[in-house]
Amino acid sequence: MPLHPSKILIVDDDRDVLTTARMLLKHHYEGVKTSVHPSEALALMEQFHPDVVLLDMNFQRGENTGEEGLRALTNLLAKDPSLKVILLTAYGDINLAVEGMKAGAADFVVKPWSNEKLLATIQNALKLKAAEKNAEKYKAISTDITESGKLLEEELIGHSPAFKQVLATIKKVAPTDANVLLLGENGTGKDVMARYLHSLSTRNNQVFFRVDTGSLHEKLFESELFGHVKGAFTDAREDKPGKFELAEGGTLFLDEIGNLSPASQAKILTALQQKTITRLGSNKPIPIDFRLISATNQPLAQMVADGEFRQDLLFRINTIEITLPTLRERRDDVLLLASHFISHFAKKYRKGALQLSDVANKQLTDHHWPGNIRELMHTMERAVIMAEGSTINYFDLSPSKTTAADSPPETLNLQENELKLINEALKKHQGNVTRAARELGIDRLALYRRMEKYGIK
Ligand SMILES: Nc1ncnc2c1ncn2[C@@H]1O[C@H](COP(=O)(O)OP(=O)(O)OP(=O)(O)O)[C@@H](O)[C@H]1O
Repeated sequence: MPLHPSKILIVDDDRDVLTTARMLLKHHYEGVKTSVHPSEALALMEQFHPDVVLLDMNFQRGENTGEEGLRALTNLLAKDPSLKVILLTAYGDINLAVEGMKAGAADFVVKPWSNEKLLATIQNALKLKAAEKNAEKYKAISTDITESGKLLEEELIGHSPAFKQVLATIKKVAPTDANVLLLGENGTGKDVMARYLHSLSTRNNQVFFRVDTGSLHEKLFESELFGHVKGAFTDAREDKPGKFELAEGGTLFLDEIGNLSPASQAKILTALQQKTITRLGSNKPIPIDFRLISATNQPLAQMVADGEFRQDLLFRINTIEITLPTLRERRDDVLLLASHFISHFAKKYRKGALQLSDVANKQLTDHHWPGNIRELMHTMERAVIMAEGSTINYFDLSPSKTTAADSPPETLNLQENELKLINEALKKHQGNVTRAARELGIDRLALYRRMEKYGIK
């Protein structure tokens, strides 16, 4: 079999890891080099020009915060922003991996890895690099594309019946390729569950591609999702594949689907019905093949009743509908999750073992948790940082304070203030009408009407 014309650099202080990885990779890739330290790896970048770096997260004996790995990641990417870095993380350190992904890593693999998984991850990273090269400045992808099969059940914390029921449903539907809609309040774990579903599916060796539909700018929507050809519009200097094409063969996760404008809903529906997309400026239909998972915190059925969401689109995406329980509906899991986050953050912030006092325990189980698991996680992070002894005595569970000034507006003219607020909201959300409307406390149609009234395009 001819070797793939790519170069891989492996950076790890464990020479056994380096030898094992090199032995495997040299049968697949044209260039493979190893390095025992990030500074040496940085120097190697100049002569070797790797396409992918496999990077360990800890380089000093006994060190497990991942700080060195994160620093190395930043330095490597500063040298070559097109580089794909795959983090090598310890089992159970999913939060560190997520932090790394946020800092620009393309993906991560958990040690000890299976050869098949490592090769699939490198292949995905190379595909991503090729797609980016093809489609200059196509940055957002790298944080949304992830290795397959990495979310293990042990990493999902919870033993309450409501949570176990969700896991059971996911296990049942994962291998079927049916379209799945995940519903649930903010922070209930929809993103995590979508990844878990993908990891149990028959497509788990292919990409998992997340698209935050709510954050797509209305004007760029089509080009982002369906791609464009050179010359399709003024800035289209190169052909660019859309996100639907990049999810080919794998799973496409459409997050925040309840935030789509009516026009965007129609475009997505057509693509899903026809199982093809056409890049902007082209008339050549391209077939698409992916498993679709969608998610929203909005009441889609109600939105259909109110004429805000298309019923035909809902029927297309919700073959199986799974509602994730709120944290208040799984109170049994609060302390379990709390102690999971405490150990994670104690490790991160180098604190010793920490315990919860009885008062703190009671506070946690009594709290309403409107922000669900995410709120609990942030609360634990704050508590660990602030803890002085070995006991966490009390939580500050007050909602975060806003800093809005109490000063009166410059004018009391209602229309002038309305226009100002609309412009501010649109600016804050980069023209995304759905989000701006939500911030203003009105529905999208009401905002469209006002924009028309004030001549805002
Ligand atoms: N069962 C779980 N065990 C451990 N951590 C979890 C679990 N479920 C969710 N989390 C953590 O809680 C946080 C919020 O989860 P996630 O982002 O999946 O929620 P979401 O429902 O997609 O939120 P949003 O609607 O705001 O996008 C994440 O940091 C995630 O890692």
